Amino acid sequence: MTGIPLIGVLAVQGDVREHVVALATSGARTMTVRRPEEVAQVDALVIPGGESTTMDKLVRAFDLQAPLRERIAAGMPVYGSCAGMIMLADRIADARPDQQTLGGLDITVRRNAFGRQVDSFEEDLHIRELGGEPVRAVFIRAPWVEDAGESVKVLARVEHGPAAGRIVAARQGDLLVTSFHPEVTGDHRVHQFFVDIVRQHTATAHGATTGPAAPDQRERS
Ligand SMILES: NC(=O)CC[C@H](N)C(=O)O
Repeated sequence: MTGIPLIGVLAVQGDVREHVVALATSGARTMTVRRPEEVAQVDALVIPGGESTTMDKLVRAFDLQAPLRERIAAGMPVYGSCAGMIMLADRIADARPDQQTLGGLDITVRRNAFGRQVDSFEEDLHIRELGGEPVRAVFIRAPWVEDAGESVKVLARVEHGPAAGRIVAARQGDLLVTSFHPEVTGDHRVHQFFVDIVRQHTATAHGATTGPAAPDQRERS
């Protein structure tokens, strides 16, 4: 009815290609976004993992900050993974001096929160919205959500170890964030979940607000 959504992947820095593949196998069209005029062309955006301080500098150097902030404020769906989560946070607990974010999500994130000695680790997370099977979450110098406002829905918390209880996936409206990297595991349920958010957003924006949301047509495995 509303066609196949076109989802951009912010491509100034980070693991862009893996997200393009994950989105393409989840029923979206994709394009990379690195120019201001490309921001206007997409229905939604993914901000990949990478290094948030570098990403912030490049976003500003490429004149992307203002157009991205405008579209986020106007309700564009965005999914941010790891550094992308930091970019979508309204507040950073331990920002580098002069580090800025795009903002939009009423959360405070802590960068490299799990400590230097645990640079990366993996854990199975149970995320109700993604069905019964746990999600293998890969954390790479990951942030966590230190605190979240009332309109933020927590989707996942660390389940084991010293960081148990820390928030690592959340949603506010059509903004979705994960501390971990679902694009590297071959399990694309997080991307499918985001594509569904984008589909519903687009359907609503086109005036299909009466009646229940269109049922998901795709087969899931
Ligand atoms: N894998 C990642 O995206 C790491 C994030 C990085 N530690 C940062 O602060 O931006």
